[in-house]
Amino acid sequence: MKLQPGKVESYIHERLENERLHFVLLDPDDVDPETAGKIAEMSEEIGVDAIMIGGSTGAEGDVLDGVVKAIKESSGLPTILFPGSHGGISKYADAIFFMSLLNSTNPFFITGAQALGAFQVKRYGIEPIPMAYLIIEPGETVGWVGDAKPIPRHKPKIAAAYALAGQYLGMRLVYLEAGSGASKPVPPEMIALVKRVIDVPLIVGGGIRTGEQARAAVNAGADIIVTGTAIEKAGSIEKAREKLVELNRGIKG
Ligand SMILES: CC(C)=CCC/C(C)=C/CC/C(C)=C/CC/C(C)=C/COP(=O)(O)OP(=O)(O)O
Ligand SMILES: O=P(O)(O)OC[C@@H](O)CO
Ligand SMILES: [Mg+2]
Repeated sequence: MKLQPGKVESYIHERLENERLHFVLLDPDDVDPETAGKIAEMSEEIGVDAIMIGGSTGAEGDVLDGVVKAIKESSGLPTILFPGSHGGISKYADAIFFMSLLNSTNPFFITGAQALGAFQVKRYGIEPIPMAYLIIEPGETVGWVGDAKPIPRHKPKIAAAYALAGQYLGMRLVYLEAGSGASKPVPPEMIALVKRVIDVPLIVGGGIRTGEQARAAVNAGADIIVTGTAIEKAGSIEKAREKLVELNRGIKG
């Protein structure tokens, strides 16, 4: 048996040797294929490192496939699925965050959806990247949908304990998630403690709307920043471009 990191995971590690990374999340529920294609094209020009595709409420089937295909046609960036369940799998994507919501109270989100999706990932040859997914307060839609017991914002030690457990279970990425559109992003103190404890790359997302907030997360120790709502809801393609530039500068300096 050969268990080696695949192409996308290796790409992430290579890039991380030089800088912190910026991943843009597109939710097929909120963006049509044409807009997704345009955002992906701009993202590549501006220096974003990958596009994530997913949503917690129904990014599946033809709608999901259409958005992934449009992104592949308009940019060379890696496409990584960010599934809300086994329904969030598209054969057109390069990789999938094969994630377990470790602080869910519902086994479906810890191992159930993963079992239901595993054969599909194998059949399509999508690269699975094992990831510990942790919901931090407020948690928003994903916290509610994922039956999470959100980690209190002022309890960084709980987040660090879950993150280390995830690493010891073999997960090769840890994602701290405040929830899409969160009023406040994950606190820097929590990012800093988690980063100190784990050895695998740390992803942070949810509620990061400004270059300054992105910089604060990076300064605290985040390796990869995910932004979605700020770009999706910018109002126009031109404004989305400005936002992307601002966020990317915050992350890359
Ligand atoms: C690995 C496989 C096959 C499944 C994993 C399934 C798990 C663990 C899901 C975690 C819970 C969940 C609902 C995650 C959704 C992650 C996500 C795409 C969040 C961003 O979506 P939002 O933008 O918040 O979605 P809405 O816009 O629908 O609120
Ligand atoms: O939409 P935003 O708030 O940028 O959040 C991104 C991501 O962490 C959500 O899963
Ligand atoms: Mg969304």
